[in-house]
Amino acid sequence: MQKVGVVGCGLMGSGIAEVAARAGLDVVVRDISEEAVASGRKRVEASLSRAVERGKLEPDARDAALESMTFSTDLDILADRDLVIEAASENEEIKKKLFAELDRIVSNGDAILASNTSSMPIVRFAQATSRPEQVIGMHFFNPAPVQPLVEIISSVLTAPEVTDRGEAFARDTLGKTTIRAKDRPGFIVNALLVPYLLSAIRMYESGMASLEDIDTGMINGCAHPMGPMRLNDLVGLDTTLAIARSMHGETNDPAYAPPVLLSRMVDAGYLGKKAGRGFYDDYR
Ligand SMILES: CCCCCCCC(=O)CC(=O)SCCNC(=O)CCNC(=O)[C@H](O)C(C)(C)COP(=O)(O)OP(=O)(O)OC[C@H]1O[C@@H](n2cnc3c(N)ncnc32)[C@H](O)[C@@H]1OP(=O)(O)O
Ligand SMILES: NC(=O)C1=CN([C@@H]2O[C@H](COP(=O)(O)OP(=O)(O)OC[C@H]3O[C@@H](n4cnc5c(N)ncnc54)[C@H](O)[C@@H]3O)[C@@H](O)[C@H]2O)C=CC1
Repeated sequence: MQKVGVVGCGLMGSGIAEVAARAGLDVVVRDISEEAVASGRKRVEASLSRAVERGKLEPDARDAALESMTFSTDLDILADRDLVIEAASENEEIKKKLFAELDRIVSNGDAILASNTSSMPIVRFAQATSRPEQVIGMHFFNPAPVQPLVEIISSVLTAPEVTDRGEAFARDTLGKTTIRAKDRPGFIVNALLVPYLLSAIRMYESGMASLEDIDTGMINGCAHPMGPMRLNDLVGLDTTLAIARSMHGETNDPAYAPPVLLSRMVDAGYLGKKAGRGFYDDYR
């Protein structure tokens, strides 16, 4: 699979596109507005330049990666792809519509259509297409150029050979560590991580501890690279809320219920690091 498409170039789509370009692949990226496309491209350029500054990447390799990427608002640009990874906003209706459109547009019958969803049922995206056996979850972690893991999720409709090809691609072509997960809310990692991140918000909301003390506690007590409140900001609070709503909606498990404070933060436009302000206000 040499021709890769990425749908959405927010935090995750831009990171996934960067990973694919650095692996020497031909990458096209589609988002819905010129503004989103421009900021996705800027994010990739900044990340590649930082890698050059840190001596992790040769300037020639940065230039080659940038040259192998095309950014566009045109969905038809994905027509000739061997693999499309959907990384649009965590919204089931948007994703289902995209899968129906990708099914219509992508001409290669062997192409894999993958979703980077954090929490939503892969089978629903598969059912939006006429080729449900070609649809898998390919779940990267934030920041995608840094985190080694990709969860490979097959739905009850996925052909085993497609799961194998998707896993081989993530492992051998992209150099990621892969694990296989069932098509269940949150797969493996988020089924464990989401209750923890939401508990931290509840702890802060209840006044039991300050933001800083919650984060300092988990960094220094458990050797986490960052505390849960910073991590919520890194993920994006709109995405965090959408994940919680999706997982709680499907399971009714109170561990996944979104705290009221989280909804209020999103209503206020405090979406985390990407918006310049979330639980913390020191991002600008
Ligand atoms: C309740 C619902 C919510 C559920 C949410 C689920 C969302 C999902 O579906 C799944 C997820 O992704 S969960 C999030 C997983 N990510 C984490 O846990 C991040 C934890 N933090 C870290 O790894 C480091 O603090 C981190 C890498 C971020 C920063 O590390 P440092 O503090 O050491 O900072 P640096 O020294 O600047 O960076 C270390 C190396 O990483 C590179 N880097 C940092 N940010 C980057 C970025 N955004 N893009 C590309 N590269 C980046 C940095 O260049 C440096 O590289 P090296 O010089 O090669 O080491
Ligand atoms: N933020 C995180 O830490 C992680 C997020 N994810 C998942 O990745 C996906 C994307 O999340 P983020 O990049 O964080 O969100 P984001 O909010 O940074 O970016 C989403 C992008 O999707 C675009 N978009 C919306 N509708 C579209 C459409 N019809 N066609 C093309 N682009 C469209 C938006 O314009 C935006 O640029 C979500 O499914 C999320 O759950 C997965 C792993 C980690």
